[in-house]
Amino acid sequence: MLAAFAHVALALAQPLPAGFVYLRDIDPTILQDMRYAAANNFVGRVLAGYEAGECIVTRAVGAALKRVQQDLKPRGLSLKMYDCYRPQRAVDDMYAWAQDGRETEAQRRYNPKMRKEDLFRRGYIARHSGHSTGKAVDLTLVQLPVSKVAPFDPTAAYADCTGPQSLRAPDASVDMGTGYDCSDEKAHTGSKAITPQQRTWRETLVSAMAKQGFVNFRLEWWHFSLPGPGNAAFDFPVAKR
Ligand SMILES: C[C@@H](N)C(=O)N[C@H](C)C(=O)O
Ligand SMILES: [Zn+2]
Repeated sequence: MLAAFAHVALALAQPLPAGFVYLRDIDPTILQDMRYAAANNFVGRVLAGYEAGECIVTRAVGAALKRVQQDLKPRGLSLKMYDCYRPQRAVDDMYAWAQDGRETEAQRRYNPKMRKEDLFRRGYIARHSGHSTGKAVDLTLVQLPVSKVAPFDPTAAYADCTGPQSLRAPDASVDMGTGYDCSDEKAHTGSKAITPQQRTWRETLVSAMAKQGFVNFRLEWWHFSLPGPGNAAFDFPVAKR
């Protein structure tokens, strides 16, 4: 009987395409807070193709992230992933959302000074995203041990993503000067509108990532990609590991 169930479970678990790995299998100490697999994101719901909150990356990206984590650990820091491989259908979902003409207060927390229909044109979201190749990641730093924070409350009136960290949606990460996915000049990695401590955190992240070959995207302090072969976009779902 048990053997029969195991057989069914195995039949349901789809293997990843060649070259892709679950980050948890490469380094289970890297924290994961996969925002597009839940409601705590700029769309306010799970995005198409995210069936599980799992970080999937190319094998090369996974190995490089593991080296970054090993470098950070003696400094009492950990990486925390927000997004990894992103199915093309999720990009299409973001695009449809940006064009739907509706904008709620909660969504404006992520783009307080611009309209969502402008986010693709301004470069904050890509129609052909490096995430869909498995070579781009969104991430931040967390001080260890991880501090306890209240769970995300979709009905709460949090400050917008450029506000003080204590008033923004809870995150348990270091204060980078804005929240994740903040479409605003303050989130540009080189922004002058942040404190010296926030600047130090951004520099710590960028230099730890750069040591392993990652390149930061200048409009978003959290977005990095690893240059290398293989630029095809994939559309397999992010499924349970
Ligand atoms: C949407 C944001 N998290 C992001 O990843 N932006 C870049 C530009 C992308 O969509 O590839
Ligand atoms: Zn990104």
